[in-house]
Amino acid sequence: MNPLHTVAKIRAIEQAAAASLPSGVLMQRAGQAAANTALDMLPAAAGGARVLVLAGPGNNGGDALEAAAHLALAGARVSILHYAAAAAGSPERQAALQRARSSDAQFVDYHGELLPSQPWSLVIDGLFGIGLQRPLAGEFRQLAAQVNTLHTQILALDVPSGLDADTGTVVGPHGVALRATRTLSFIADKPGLHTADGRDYAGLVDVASLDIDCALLPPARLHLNDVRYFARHLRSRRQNSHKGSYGNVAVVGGADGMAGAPILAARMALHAGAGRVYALFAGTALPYDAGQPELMCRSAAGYDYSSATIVAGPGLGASAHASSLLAGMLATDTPLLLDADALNLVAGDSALQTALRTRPAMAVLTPHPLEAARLAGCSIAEIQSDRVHAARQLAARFNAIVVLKGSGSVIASPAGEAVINSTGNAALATAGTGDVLAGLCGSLLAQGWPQWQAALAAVWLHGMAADVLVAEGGNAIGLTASELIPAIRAAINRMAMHHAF
Ligand SMILES: NC(=O)C1=CN([C@@H]2O[C@H](COP(=O)(O)OP(=O)(O)OC[C@H]3O[C@@H](n4cnc5c(N)ncnc54)[C@H](OP(=O)(O)O)[C@@H]3O)[C@@H](O)[C@H]2O)[C@H](O)CC1
Ligand SMILES: [K+]
Repeated sequence: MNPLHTVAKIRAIEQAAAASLPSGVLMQRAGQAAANTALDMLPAAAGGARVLVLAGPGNNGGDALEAAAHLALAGARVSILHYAAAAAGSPERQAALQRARSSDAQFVDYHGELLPSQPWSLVIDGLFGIGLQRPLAGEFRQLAAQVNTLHTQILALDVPSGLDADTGTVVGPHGVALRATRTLSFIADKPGLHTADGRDYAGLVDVASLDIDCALLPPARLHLNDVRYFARHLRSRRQNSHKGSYGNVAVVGGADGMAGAPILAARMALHAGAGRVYALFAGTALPYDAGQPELMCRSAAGYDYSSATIVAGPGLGASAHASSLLAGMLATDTPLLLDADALNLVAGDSALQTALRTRPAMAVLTPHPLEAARLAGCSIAEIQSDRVHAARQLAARFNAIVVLKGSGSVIASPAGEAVINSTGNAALATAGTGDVLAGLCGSLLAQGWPQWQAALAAVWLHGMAADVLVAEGGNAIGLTASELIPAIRAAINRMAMHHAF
């Protein structure tokens, strides 16, 4: 459905496709697709629209040259900043250059005043694509930084120049990348456009297949998250049912001074449809939750952990008592999600790691990058340098489903399947949203969802609710985790309306 392919895979596909086509056809198709997208971005009448085309030394630049010729033909006023290819460049690029030279497009030279001097309607970034080998430097760096200051639309061809197409990191150190409004990626979508810095630099991503035969596309082990991967697990409610039909969730956390975290997770579990929800406290248990009296507040000690789906970690703390509680939970075979302090306890205790790895019922882990770094025994920078790889490594190491949170959360299975989430926004960067995600996923597990689909759905719904709240309420700043809870319930019911049976 939404495959994501690495640069290596794209190269192989491109090579196989080019072998069965006349020289240059793929680049001409890419140029045409780019011109069509550019025209979508321009005011209705392209005539008079000022378009600046940045054509780099490789075939990404070739795509840009092809697009420039088409846009000039469509009546746009096209200026081309051309960076000549080393030697003569590929034959297809030479032909593209010839077509651009024969068009009404004007070739211009770069100077500091070029960009601010014109009211550009659109800048097309054809500097570098999947061939970027090192950080942008010299004039390329200066140009990228200057383009980023323009208040105009930027269409990146294939990949925003300066961004690593596999990992979504800006190629550095201290690298610069073009911040695109839209990216038109060729042949297939790429993971780096959707995780790490990718979402900030790629903008809205479209894919032009270049009419390559699907048979040439290998099966993908990496996908972009989609409702279709999990919606079939949503069940409409039978009248003849009772709260026991929808499972029990036990949220275990709440060391003294951290009672809010389990309450957020427990409230979310209830609003996501679990039949009964317990908030279990490692510290002094609240007598009840005045804001949600439906929750049953208890001490975590002495609870029968085999009787509920466990969400362990929110505010659990790092005490020996917490560690002993966790060991008891790991010893059960009930559905289990580990978040926050539960992950930190595992990271620091080899016995807990063994118990997790050998547990018959696969757990779900929901680390943010720092918790992932602790579990992996590496730095945050290493985790973030290749998030898909990091998530897969942790999933294999702990034989668990791993949700590596962040921009473009990555969900990975021990077998190496991975999904990058496609919803959510920076409003989620606030206290308690991780507790809400943990409670949401735990609630789906309690209602019988398999671990993989529960993780995909929870991450997708969590992000979708934030997208709706920001789109409708505009509060990208100051959104609170508590506001997410009813919005996620609404997203679940919208999804159920369309997909449940
Ligand atoms: N081949 C086809 O039919 C199609 C290709 N597509 C487009 O092609 C690019 C990939 O093209 P490629 O030439 O492999 O790579 P790039 O255009 O991205 O650029 C690589 C060239 O730039 C040099 N380079 C790399 N990094 C830097 C840098 N930081 N600063 C300066 N120069 C850099 C590199 O040469 P070096 O030897 O210096 O490394 C290359 O010359 C792909 O992204 C598509 O846009 C389409 O898919 C259509 C069909
Ligand atoms: K580009």
